[in-house]
Amino acid sequence: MTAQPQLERRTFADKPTLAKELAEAVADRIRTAIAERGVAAIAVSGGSTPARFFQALGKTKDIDWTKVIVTLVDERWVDETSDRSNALLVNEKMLQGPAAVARFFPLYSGGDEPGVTEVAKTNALLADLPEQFAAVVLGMGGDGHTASFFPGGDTLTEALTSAGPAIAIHAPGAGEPRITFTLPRLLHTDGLYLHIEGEEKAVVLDAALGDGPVEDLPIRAVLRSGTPVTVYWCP
Ligand SMILES: O=C1O[C@H](COP(=O)(O)O)[C@@H](O)[C@H](O)[C@H]1O
Repeated sequence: MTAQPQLERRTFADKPTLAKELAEAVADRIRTAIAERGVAAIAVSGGSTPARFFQALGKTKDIDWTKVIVTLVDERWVDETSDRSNALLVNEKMLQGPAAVARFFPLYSGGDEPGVTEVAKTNALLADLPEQFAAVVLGMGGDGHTASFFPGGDTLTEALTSAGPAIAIHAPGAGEPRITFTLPRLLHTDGLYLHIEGEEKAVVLDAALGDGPVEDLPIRAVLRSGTPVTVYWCP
């Protein structure tokens, strides 16, 4: 059954303000999870949008970063020397200063292809994550993909429905082979955020809120999941 979107849209004047506010919201989730469960795991997106948010969050001092685990919602199957690596972005922009002592769980586990052995290796590491994320911060591409749930993805249905935690996916618009957390695994979170910037992405989000198949705009799977999502947007 398709659930009604439970969306809160927060609009900010500019990118620095959005980054600061989103960092404060995620920092609150981290502090609460540590207080309640002794540990906080967050999953964040890569791509071109989150750098400012990462810098703002990583500078936050009133968090016990030794109790924080950071992972990615998805990864391009490249090692950390590649400027396409989402892990590189997190390490360079977030895991500096106060946040340098946080633990990082990478999704890339070596080689050119996320085959059965490689994905099993990643999933063995991810088994050590707490069951519940404190926060999951999604992004969205202009084609309506989120995490690595791409239109035309060869394992898209499984990615949107299986327990995971992570699976390989290949898609025409993805560039490299990918690995992604599955949607059911990402929805085990205290807070779910969608961080998008620019008019073009606002138009895609509005289209995704309309009728149509999930396969055309996979972000619809998130919007129709029944899980509350807070959208952080600025022009
Ligand atoms: O490839 C990816 O793209 C999306 C969107 O990235 P952006 O550059 O348009 O901000 C991102 O959310 C995802 O994590 C990443 O792997």
